[in-house]
Amino acid sequence: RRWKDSRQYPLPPGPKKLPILGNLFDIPRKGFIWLDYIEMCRKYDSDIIHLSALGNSIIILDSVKAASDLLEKRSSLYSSRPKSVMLNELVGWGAIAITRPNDDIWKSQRRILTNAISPTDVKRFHPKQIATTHELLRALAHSDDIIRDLNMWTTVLITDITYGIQGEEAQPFIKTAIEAVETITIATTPGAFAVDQISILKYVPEWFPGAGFKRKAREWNLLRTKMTEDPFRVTKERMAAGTATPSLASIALEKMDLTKDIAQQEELIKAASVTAHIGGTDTIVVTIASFILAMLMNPDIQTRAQLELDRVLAPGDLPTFSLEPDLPYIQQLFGRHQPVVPLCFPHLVTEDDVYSGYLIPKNSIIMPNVWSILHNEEDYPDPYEFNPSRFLDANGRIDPSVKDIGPAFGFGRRTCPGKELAMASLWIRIASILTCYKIEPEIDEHGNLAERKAEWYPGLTMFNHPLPFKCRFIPRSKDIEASLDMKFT
Ligand code: HEM
Repeated sequence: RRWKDSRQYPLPPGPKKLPILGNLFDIPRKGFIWLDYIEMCRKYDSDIIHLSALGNSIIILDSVKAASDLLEKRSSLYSSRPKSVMLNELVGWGAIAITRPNDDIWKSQRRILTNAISPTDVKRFHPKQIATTHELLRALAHSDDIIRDLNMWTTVLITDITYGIQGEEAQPFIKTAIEAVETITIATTPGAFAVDQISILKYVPEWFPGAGFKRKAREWNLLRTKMTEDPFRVTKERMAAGTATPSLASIALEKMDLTKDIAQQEELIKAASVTAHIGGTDTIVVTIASFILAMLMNPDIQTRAQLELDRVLAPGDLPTFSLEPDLPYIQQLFGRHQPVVPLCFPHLVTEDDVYSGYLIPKNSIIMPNVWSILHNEEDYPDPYEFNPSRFLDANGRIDPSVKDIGPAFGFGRRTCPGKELAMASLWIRIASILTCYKIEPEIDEHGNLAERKAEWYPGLTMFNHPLPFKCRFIPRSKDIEASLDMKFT
């Protein structure tokens, strides 16, 4: 009856559909798709629109109200994930929390993650965050490839937090993780693999002309196995030898219920660990890269942030977490202006539902437009201006009436379980970079400051990331050399 009742309602507005193909030709196929979806919602004057393509039903949510009404208030219906044949089945990532439907395996993995990196427990990782931040500061002093250095020192951090593996021993795992995460980024690019639209193609043999995706999937599957198995095995060996340092995996292994199936619990912990490893690297790298670009483009904001730091830090001191409450401006320098995942990760609705007088068909892919939400004129006047002060009141304290960057971390039961860890890692890195360095443009061949410019990857992607860029990290004081135990020149 529920099905019959809900089917009386119309679908949300959207472009006219062709027979069978639906809106295949209306779905944006070039970069910055989140902007195209904003335009589409404006055109149909609705914060909820519907598209279909080859039998898939897609819903775009363009306001925080719609996203929160559905993904949070009705989260029991809206917390599953669509299947990707390439990523989940052929490459084999279908057993990890981030891709998993809302089943018991997903619930168990989320429990493991939230137990090990809960907002209170996350403090235990502060020393690791500080140590890798200082390594990053040393690398930036002479960096000829900023994104590579950010990637390296973020993967080092996440490998240490997830498995407790550090230093030289971590290097092979870091290499594998960087390569594997890159393949995931490619596999999640919308429309990158026809097999995701026409699933029968998965049966095509590898030697068949045009079946290059099958060879790719086989190689990527090997990387997946290496990334999942190798560091987890080392953590277990270290625990057995009594030499493990606390990590997400070791904490979860220690908390296992010995009266229940151990092998099954270990599989879940292994999957939860590798999910954290995947979820926590590119997102942090891209957020810091965006922040560095924002500082390059906005020297006045950079100076204001550095004045705030200079007020609370003695010369030569580097930031520590205890100073966070005294540095409210620094807390506002990332997250809203250029969100990393502007269309979130797609959710899936598991039952027919009715919202605002529209039918939301069962198995629709739900994409909340986080970009649109974080650039909403009412919540953030002049939304395209990078203006961290908008989050502060007249006394320079955080203004609770301004909506924070929560939507950048997703919605409802699927909200990012690494949010606290991410916020702490980002804060310490951003505060430390600004304490040590003035971020300035390169010097061009005529000895002048090069033009300040910020360019973003223009191709089709789910991840909003800057193109590789160059800038100078100019040490702000000689005292910092001693603190970092290095020479800047
Ligand atoms: C700047 C940093 C980060 C951003 C912007 C970010 C953003 C997100 C977003 C938007 C989602 C999807 C939420 C949804 O579907 O509603 C997500 C999921 C997830 N994130 Fe993060 N994340 C960040 C860092 C991290 C870190 C450090 C970790 C782990 C330690 C992590 C682990 C995960 C996991 C496991 C999921 C999947 C949750 C699920 O499907 O149930 N993330 N993240």
